[in-house]
Amino acid sequence: MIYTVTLNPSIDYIVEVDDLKLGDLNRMNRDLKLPGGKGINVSRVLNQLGAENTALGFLGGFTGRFINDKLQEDEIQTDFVTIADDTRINIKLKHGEETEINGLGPAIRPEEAAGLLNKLSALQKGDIVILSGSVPPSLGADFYDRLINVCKQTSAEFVIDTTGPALMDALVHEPLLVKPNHHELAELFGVTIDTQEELVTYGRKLLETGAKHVLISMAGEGALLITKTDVYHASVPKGVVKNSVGAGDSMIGGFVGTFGLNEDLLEAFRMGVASGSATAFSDDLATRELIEKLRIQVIITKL
Ligand SMILES: Nc1ncnc2c1ncn2[C@@H]1O[C@H](COP(=O)(O)OP(=O)(O)OP(=O)(O)O)[C@@H](O)[C@H]1O
Ligand SMILES: O=P(O)(O)OC[C@@]1(O)O[C@H](CO)[C@@H](O)[C@@H]1O
Repeated sequence: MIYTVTLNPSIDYIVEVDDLKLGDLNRMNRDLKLPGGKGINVSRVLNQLGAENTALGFLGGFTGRFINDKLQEDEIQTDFVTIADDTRINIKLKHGEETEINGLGPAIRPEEAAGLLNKLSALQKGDIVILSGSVPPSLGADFYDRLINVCKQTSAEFVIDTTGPALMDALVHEPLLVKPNHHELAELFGVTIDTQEELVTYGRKLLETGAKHVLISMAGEGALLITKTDVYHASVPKGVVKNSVGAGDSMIGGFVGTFGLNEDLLEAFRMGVASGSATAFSDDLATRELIEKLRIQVIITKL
């Protein structure tokens, strides 16, 4: 079974204005409320692909109920810990460019945190746990460490999609997959990366530290898959970009959902890229129909 963990879910409130005037009254052309948070996005894409999964994490208040209802409507399995505080609302402002304002996240009480750890203690060998997104400050910076320890104790595989020290600390525990984008990879090592060779060099360092597979996404510029033995490049399909929010999560969903079937790495890479692009070309997240259509446009080359 695949599990996603979203410690800090959100309602993504997508607001479109023609011309943003700061310090003035702006009126929306269009708005949309979506269940959000990185792990929840991964679950929604896994669901499109027919990959059985359960979404875990913390949900609370009217915002939490909205998210839960939306996931139920899509028949996504959930097992969230209910918290007393309200789940956050993240603003995604489209005004020619995309400006995001993400909330810090609710207060999580110690007994609520313990509730999630307890749910994860039922994991089994063969399970894959996808840990994605920010950690609400009240949980403490080491909360991913605690979740990873439970994965190790239960012999479940884990994927981690976060940045900075939390990602670096996770590597020694041998995640099945990490997926920094090219900017995050450079930041992680405090360097500037200008060439594909440099991307591969730094991507390999993540493998040497413990990651089993490394995906490096470069938005519209393609993606790299680095394994212990090989490096592959994928082209990305061409299309009109409508929304980049959740493209990275969709890529993880496409990759893990496919890899979980028969461990076919290159097919997982292809589906990961197609899923990321299908989201980039949609108002909401990728649909199975568009993923399948884009899949055949992805060209993978061994470097
Ligand atoms: N402009 C684009 N054209 C085509 N595909 C895209 C584009 N932007 C993103 N994608 C697809 O989505 C994948 C992930 O994109 P990106 O590198 O932006 O990840 P990310 O930075 O983690 O995304 P996010 O915006 O969700 O944080 C890419 O590998 C690609 O398949
Ligand atoms: O604040 P975090 O947890 O880093 O990111 C949260 C978030 O921006 O990530 C998703 C897109 O990847 C959105 O659904 C959500 O609003």
